[in-house]
Amino acid sequence: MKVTIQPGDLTGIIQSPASKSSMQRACAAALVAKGISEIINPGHSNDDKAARDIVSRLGARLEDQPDGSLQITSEGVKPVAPFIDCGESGLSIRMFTPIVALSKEEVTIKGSGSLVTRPMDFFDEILPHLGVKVKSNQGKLPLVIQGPLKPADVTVDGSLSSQFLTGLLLAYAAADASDVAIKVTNLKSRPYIDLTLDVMKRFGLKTPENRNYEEFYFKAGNVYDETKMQRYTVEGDWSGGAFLLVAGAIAGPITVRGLDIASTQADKAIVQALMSANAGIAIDAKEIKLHPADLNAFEFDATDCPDLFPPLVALASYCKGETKIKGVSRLAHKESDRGLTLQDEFGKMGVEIHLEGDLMRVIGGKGVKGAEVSSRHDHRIAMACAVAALKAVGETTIEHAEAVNKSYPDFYSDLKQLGGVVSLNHQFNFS
Ligand SMILES: O=C(O)C1=C[C@@H](OP(=O)(O)O)[C@@H](O)[C@H](O)C1
Ligand SMILES: C=C(OP(=O)(O)O)C(=O)O
Repeated sequence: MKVTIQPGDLTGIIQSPASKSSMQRACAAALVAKGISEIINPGHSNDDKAARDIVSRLGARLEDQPDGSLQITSEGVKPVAPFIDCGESGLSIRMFTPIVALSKEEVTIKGSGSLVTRPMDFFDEILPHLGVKVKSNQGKLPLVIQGPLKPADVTVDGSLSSQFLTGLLLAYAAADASDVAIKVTNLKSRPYIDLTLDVMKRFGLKTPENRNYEEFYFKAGNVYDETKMQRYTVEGDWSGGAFLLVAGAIAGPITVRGLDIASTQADKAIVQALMSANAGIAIDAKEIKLHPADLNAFEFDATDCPDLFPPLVALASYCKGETKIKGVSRLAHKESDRGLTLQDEFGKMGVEIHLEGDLMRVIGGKGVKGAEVSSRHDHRIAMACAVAALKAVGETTIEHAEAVNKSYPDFYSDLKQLGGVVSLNHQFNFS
């Protein structure tokens, strides 16, 4: 699918999408917490659909309710299929693999698209220490897992991704781990672990003592109440919302609703970046208002919120001067090698980006030109290009624009609702 965006102004009020990080964790927590869980504001992105499908293959019953909420009934991890399919979701595969391993059944773990080439060596290295048999395709998919996982003291390297630790924390909680510790070295994307612990708490799961993110200690006792019905509201998405906020700062005025400033989500840090860029932003408990202002270059460390790079680059393109963003090394194993993808695709739009080790320099404020770009099948690249296109000179066409379905299926219709001139050109295959 191609999408064409004409430059223009945005105006109006928009509700942020549901966070896939929150929704996927809720599905996992509902599965392992047992009993009945009610998920309010469930997400419908492809990654959310993958998580829903996984928990049903692991034995949970999912029922969409007339009021739009989702009811999940679970008796624990009881696989009813020989495989789970994680689609393109890094979080799903890394979070659900240790959870699948709670069962003694052999389960194959599949995925598609970019997920097939993303590194999963962690499982070969760690799971055998926990009594789990693992077969992988040299650290890549598919994986074949056979548990049951027995919690034990382990040390994990948190530098590649926090998602493996998220999976272990949930699996240890479900296995009622006692007097064992998960030690972590060099943890990156730390706020995502806060989100995991927050969801675990809200579902009444056993939570470990967090010893400065270097050790998560599960004490004996402190077991959850299976008979309690859990109600969890999926949070508004700061990751997808960041694109809306930047769009408002460039082409507003707009108002974004549904983003909680008290959230543990990593990407609420977009607010600091917008403030450093001198964006027109006003925040209260209910909404965030954005309006165009004279934007200046800024410095920002995105090491722990790597998903902010694409919206930050769209913002920096309109900021006068040289913006410096740290944390490029975190981008190599996302849906694309995002540092390079941003450099190439924004290069087509006339924005100069330099990559120097862990640092990205964006030369902004020199004008953005409409161009033919490609998402490279990466949702955040599609959204970044679309936002940058709003004030470009000339129209922009985004190839493989459907990539947004991974996290934010309503992205283009939301832009349209705000008055964006967006047209969708489906490519039909007549063969
Ligand atoms: O736990 C999560 O929900 C996520 C963690 C982050 O990954 P890393 O921990 O690999 O940085 C982030 O990039 C990803 O989009 C979602
Ligand atoms: C990298 C991302 O997600 P995941 O790792 O869950 O596939 C993302 O949403 O940008």
